[in-house]
Amino acid sequence: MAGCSEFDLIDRHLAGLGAERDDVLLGPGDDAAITQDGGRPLLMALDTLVEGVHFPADLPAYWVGYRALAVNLSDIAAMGGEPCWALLGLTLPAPDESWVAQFASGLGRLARASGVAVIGGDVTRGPLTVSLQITGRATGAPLRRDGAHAGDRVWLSGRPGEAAAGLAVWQQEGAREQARWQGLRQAFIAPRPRVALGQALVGVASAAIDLSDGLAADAGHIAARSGVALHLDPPRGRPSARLLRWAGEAEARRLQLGGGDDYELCFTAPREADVMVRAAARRARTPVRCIGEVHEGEGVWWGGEPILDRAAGYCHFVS
Ligand SMILES: Nc1ncnc2c1ncn2[C@@H]1O[C@H](COP(=O)(O)OP(=O)(O)O)[C@@H](O)[C@H]1O
Ligand SMILES: Cc1ncc(C[n+]2csc(CCOP(=O)(O)OP(=O)(O)O)c2C)c(N)n1
Ligand SMILES: [Mg+2]
Repeated sequence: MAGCSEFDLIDRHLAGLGAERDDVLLGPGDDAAITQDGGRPLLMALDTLVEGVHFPADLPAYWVGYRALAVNLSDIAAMGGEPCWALLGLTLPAPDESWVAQFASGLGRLARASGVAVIGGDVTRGPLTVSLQITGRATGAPLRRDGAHAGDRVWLSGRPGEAAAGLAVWQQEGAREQARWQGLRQAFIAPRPRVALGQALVGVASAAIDLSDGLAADAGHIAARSGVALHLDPPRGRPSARLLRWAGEAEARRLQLGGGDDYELCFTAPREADVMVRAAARRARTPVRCIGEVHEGEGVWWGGEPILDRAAGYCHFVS
């Protein structure tokens, strides 16, 4: 099975391990699992950051800490939840106290701002790796990947593609260019998880996902889980002006569809909910735009053409 993706490994060997419990409302396959023990359902997710894989080795510790929480908040956002508690697993090559202090400062600041208590974890020696488990509360019926219907519209927050460009700026450009493309760089370093938008969309959106691997691949998860096709419209999904300036038309499209690291929300909602979607976005002070429609069928379509190349999205074990 050399060359299989992380999704193959999960589907074939890891999903559904252990006891069957009737307090598990949703297991593997969505942005977070849903469990219930009286009260409101709980949302649980875990994401790991590995140095050199998820962030460049020269990223300041402050931003490593910030990102470790931000990417997990994004999963709770995609379910429309309220983030509450986190457990932190930290693997360090050496006990570098000033690095850990900076890391803690970045993580702690975002945790306070988002109302999350870090209630435990684990510290070990090894290659620099940060694993964070987050638990949130549902604020209503959680947004899931499997609720899109033919006839719904497809919506997108923010400016996907900018973060992948920002990583390239960080890695390739000299000091002058770094300053010139500061906005793109910031999109990678400090993603803004869309927690307020997710919550505002509860009861409005029919399905949602956060974008970590790239718009094409992640929209593909909504399509697959909902049993529908997502038809995206290139003019409405136009990349931002600064991304177009930095990358040019073709590369901007590639970054937008397959760059990853965006931590924006892609969601669907019935046509009749247009006004409510716009009101939710205003309440959450988050820019959103309609970029397409849900049809019967399968897969993600771009300007009438199917996006067949799943490798367009980030995949850990496919180069
Ligand atoms: N080791 C594992 N065991 C069980 N389920 C897993 C494992 N790793 C990932 N999953 C599940 O597979 C789904 C896809 O994972 P992933 O692509 O990491 O999602 P996300 O982009 O939301 O972080 C998620 O529902 C996740 O919980
Ligand atoms: C140094 C470096 N190289 C490449 C990338 C690009 N990258 C790495 S992982 C990833 C996808 C998101 O990570 P994953 O572990 O798949 O997150 P999940 O989908 O589980 O939320 C991307 C776009 C990066 N962030 N940093
Ligand atoms: Mg994950």
